[in-house]
Amino acid sequence: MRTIDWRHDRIVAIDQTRLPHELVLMEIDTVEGLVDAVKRLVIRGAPALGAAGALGVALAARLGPGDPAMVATAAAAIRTARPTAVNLAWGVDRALARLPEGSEAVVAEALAVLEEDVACNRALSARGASWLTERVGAPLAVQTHCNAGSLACVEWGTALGVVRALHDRGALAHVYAAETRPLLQGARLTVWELAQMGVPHTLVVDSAAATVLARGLATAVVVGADRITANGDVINKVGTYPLALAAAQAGVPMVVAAPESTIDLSTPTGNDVEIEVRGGDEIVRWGGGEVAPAGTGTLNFAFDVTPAALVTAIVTERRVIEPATGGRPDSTVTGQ
Ligand SMILES: CSC[C@H]1O[C@H](OP(=O)(O)O)[C@H](O)[C@@H]1O
Repeated sequence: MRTIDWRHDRIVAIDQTRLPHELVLMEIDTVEGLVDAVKRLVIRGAPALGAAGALGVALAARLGPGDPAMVATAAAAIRTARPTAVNLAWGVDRALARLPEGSEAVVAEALAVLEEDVACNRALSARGASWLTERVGAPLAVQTHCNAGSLACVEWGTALGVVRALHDRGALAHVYAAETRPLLQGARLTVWELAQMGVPHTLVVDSAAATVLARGLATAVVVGADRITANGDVINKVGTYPLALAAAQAGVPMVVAAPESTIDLSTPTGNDVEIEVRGGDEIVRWGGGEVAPAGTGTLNFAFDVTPAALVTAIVTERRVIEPATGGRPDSTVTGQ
């Protein structure tokens, strides 16, 4: 089953807010419904957002054939539903570019985005598994953060795609999954996917991941990305930056698995990226109750910036870039 797909002129997506206890498919047949699904993280994860962006424009083009102004307005609303993951705007722009050819061309481009995502993820997963096996040695124990699995993509996954490839090769011993406060994508989604894959795994609180690395329980960190800037800075779920610091201190490679569509060469550094700040309720409320006194002030960064110097390798479907040793996405230099 794909995380997001196109069926009978509407978008069909797994409602990730219902996992791990309920597997529910949501049918989306309006632009407003898609924007809401992106904002509420029904659909989430950079590659999945890229697919959502492209399919959203296809939906608008089908709803308003011959009304480019309406489609452009819809595209703008989708594009800005979440600011940090570059793939959302990238997917919108991919589909919108075909509008002058008519709605069928827009739908065809959106469907191409979906198929490319699957192919890219399989390719980068194999590349990442080979790089890790050569550099670290098998069997590996991997520390993950958030969810960069098939649920964050159309299918297969990026960071968990690498985990899947290692597992299929018999080169994976264990995965330590950080729960990823406040929305618990690790505890709810990554653990669910690892169980589906039959991968041995252990759930840890975010603040324990550094100890997992310091004690040598994990031999590599593998995460996804929401945006990679021209200099190799990596924007990913909040908590990735401290994990990279802990990995550097422990001498453990910090590996980022992402498709080339997540690399944004138009943005020079991570300081130039808008970091989504979400509502405080996600922090102070959980399980239907308040975990902090009423009126507590919050600062809910959804992402953080990991400087290129802390990134051992960025693995895409085309290449491995090693920013920590001088590799840059915007040059042919890939590192040592
Ligand atoms: C494969 S990209 C997954 C990426 O997206 C997540 O953010 P969110 O759950 O808020 O969409 C997180 O940063 C993951 O690493």
